[in-house]
Amino acid sequence: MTRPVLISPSILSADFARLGEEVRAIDEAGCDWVHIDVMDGHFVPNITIGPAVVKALRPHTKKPFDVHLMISPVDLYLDAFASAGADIITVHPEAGPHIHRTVQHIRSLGVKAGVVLNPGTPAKMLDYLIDDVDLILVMSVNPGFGGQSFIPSQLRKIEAIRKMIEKSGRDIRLQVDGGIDLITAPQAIAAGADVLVAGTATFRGGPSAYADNIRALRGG
Ligand SMILES: O=C(CO)[C@@H](O)[C@H](O)COP(=O)(O)O
Ligand SMILES: [Fe+2]
Repeated sequence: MTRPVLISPSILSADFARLGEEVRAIDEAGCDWVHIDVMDGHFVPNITIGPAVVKALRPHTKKPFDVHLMISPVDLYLDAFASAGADIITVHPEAGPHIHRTVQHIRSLGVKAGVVLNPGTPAKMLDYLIDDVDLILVMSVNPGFGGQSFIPSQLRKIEAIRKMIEKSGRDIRLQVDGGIDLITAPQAIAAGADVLVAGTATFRGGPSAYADNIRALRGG
């Protein structure tokens, strides 16, 4: 199934002193979703933002909030992020004891559920989850920071997961996150990704460049 590729800028690369304006700017520049990286300094070696900030950003756009949780234990915070306005909540299986229960919990909140595979995690992990998720995220860097280099081996994983999605017959988005730029975006799309997360490549050049950056990531 070929679908338009969606662009989900990671606001980790935005100006944190002007986050509301930055979210409005990427909305006006034509982004599809807004990717919000939540980090706790424990699951990953960086600390970013929590539900209060997600709630404060909610009035700035109607575009879906794609919330990538890099926190452990994750289950305690699902309700707070759903109430704050998340449309999609994506979780790492390593961040809690029962990933299937976590995914069920997210969906019970009326929010779409995503599962993330770290670079070292094999696609096979999805065998007993694929029927219960709305999105699969392939990390093409190790989680924790923006501005890292794309790990090429993840293209094979994207190809394998694309086949699994097609076999499942389900409507599942395949997202890639980390080191996406004008070289790696077409590679990820060719491998089967249909949602690109891009922080550095969206926000470089400041607000006047966002529309061109997003257009270029889509392939012009
Ligand atoms: O989840 C993460 C990092 O853990 C990402 O969403 C990054 O924030 C993407 O940044 P770039 O690699 O596009 O700069
Ligand atoms: Fe992310």
